[in-house]
Amino acid sequence: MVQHSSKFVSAPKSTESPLSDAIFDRLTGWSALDTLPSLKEAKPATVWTSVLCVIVALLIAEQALWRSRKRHLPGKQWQIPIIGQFAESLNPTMEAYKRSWATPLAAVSYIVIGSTTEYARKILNASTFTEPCLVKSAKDILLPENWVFLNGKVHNEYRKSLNVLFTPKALEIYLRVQDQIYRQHFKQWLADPNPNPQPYQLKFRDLNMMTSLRVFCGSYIAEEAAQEVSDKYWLITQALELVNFPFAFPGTKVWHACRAREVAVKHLMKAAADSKVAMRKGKEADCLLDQWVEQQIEGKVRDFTDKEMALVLLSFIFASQDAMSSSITYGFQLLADYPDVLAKVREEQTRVRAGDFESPISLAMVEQMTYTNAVVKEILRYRPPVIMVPYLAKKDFKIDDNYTVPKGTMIIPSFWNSLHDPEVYPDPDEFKPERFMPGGVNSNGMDSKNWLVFGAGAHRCIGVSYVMHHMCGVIGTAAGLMDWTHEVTADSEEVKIIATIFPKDECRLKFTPREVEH
Ligand code: HEM
Repeated sequence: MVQHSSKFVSAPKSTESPLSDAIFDRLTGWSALDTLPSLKEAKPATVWTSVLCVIVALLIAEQALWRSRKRHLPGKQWQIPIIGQFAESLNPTMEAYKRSWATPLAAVSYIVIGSTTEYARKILNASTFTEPCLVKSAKDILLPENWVFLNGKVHNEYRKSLNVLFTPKALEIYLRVQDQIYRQHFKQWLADPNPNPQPYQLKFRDLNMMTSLRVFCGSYIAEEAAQEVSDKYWLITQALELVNFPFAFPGTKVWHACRAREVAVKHLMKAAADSKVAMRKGKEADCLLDQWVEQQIEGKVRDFTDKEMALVLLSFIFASQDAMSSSITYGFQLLADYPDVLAKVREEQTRVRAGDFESPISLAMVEQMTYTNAVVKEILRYRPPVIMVPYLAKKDFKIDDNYTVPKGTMIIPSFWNSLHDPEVYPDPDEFKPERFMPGGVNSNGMDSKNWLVFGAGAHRCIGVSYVMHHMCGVIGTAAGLMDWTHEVTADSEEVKIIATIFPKDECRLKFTPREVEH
């Protein structure tokens, strides 16, 4: 969600929290001035002096309020006024984040950050006290009625009815679609006449976007419409950045994103309506919409309107796009940098597919790809796409004996330390897929407490199996069909944070057809 962003829920809900609302009202001074009718008759100079005094008083009150909330937690005593909550996010760096993860519980820019597995799990699992929170613009863009804004019992109920979209039968259908799409993209990469490595991050984004659209909508969405949704979706990603003007005034990023959403929802609703017609005529399900309609026709889930279905698809794209792009980018980079790992992936792929890389893969094959699965897990551990997910304390939340997170405070579980804990993952900064192989240190799910790549609790990622299949399929098939070289630059190991994480140089690769030895 994270995105995204930082995932799916990618950012502080600054102006929505009671704390921020109160501060915002008071800092803008409207409510304060309304309560001072005598100011209306005063001379301009007196008015300005009074206004200034009110502002200074409110700024001091803001700092004092924060210090009383922060109590003994490590972190700066003074914050940048008003925009403090966003200040650290203007130019986020891994170094700054790592500093904030150095203590188990810290206070940074009006936000409380929990950096150990214990605190992260507590935050994610305390659904009575905490809930995911989004940037203010998210409701404008994804629409307030979107299920991603649900919490508690009603969220659980809604989510249960979506589980039918990720059954083994459904995942098998998706795998066939995924296979077709990534092969088309491989052909385009191989056809690039430029002999030099090029940045591939955005090309990986295209691959993921097209795969999602075809898996979700099959052929109900025309080629041009799919391209339009993919292009426009970029406007949505930009408007959900951490720091953005939050109101949808014409010309702003949020306004453009709302227009983009209108286009996307129009196409997605039409796809849902077309699927209903086709499935009622007895068509065989070949995409997620069909699978969903089939379950509705059979009475296994309630009927969903075209708009509800479109908004669920929108939420899936929103929740997955950046994270999938991050993991595929690091997947290709790491396999190029670790040729011994790539060689083992190839060996396994050749065995599982009996040397036939032209035929599509099946679920049974993916299940036999023990080493490729271990590689995918290690990619996700070593470079977790979602490093943290913002939550909000909806009540006073006693996180341990010494600290209660006050109601209205943003509280962020961060995952990096859990996934790089040397006690659980020896040599955590080394890329070692073998740790997840049978007999390896992390086989048998011994690390399951620390495995927070997909979050935990009621909002844990719904797309986990789909992600694992997609990554095994893309990486495994690419390994069989192509060679690729990685131009290592000074920035390849530097991490750029655009909600999720990417190599700073955008992963410069050159693909060539694989010379297979017979
Ligand atoms: C590498 C890829 C992905 C990663 C790392 C990832 C990670 C996450 C994380 C960390 C969360 C928040 C969990 C929490 O709050 O405990 C989340 C939520 C979610 N993800 Fe994913 N995700 C990925 C791909 C996907 C895909 C492909 C889909 C859809 C098909 C998806 C759909 C969702 C949804 C709908 C939620 C919100 C669930 C809820 O609120 O009940 N994600 N994901």
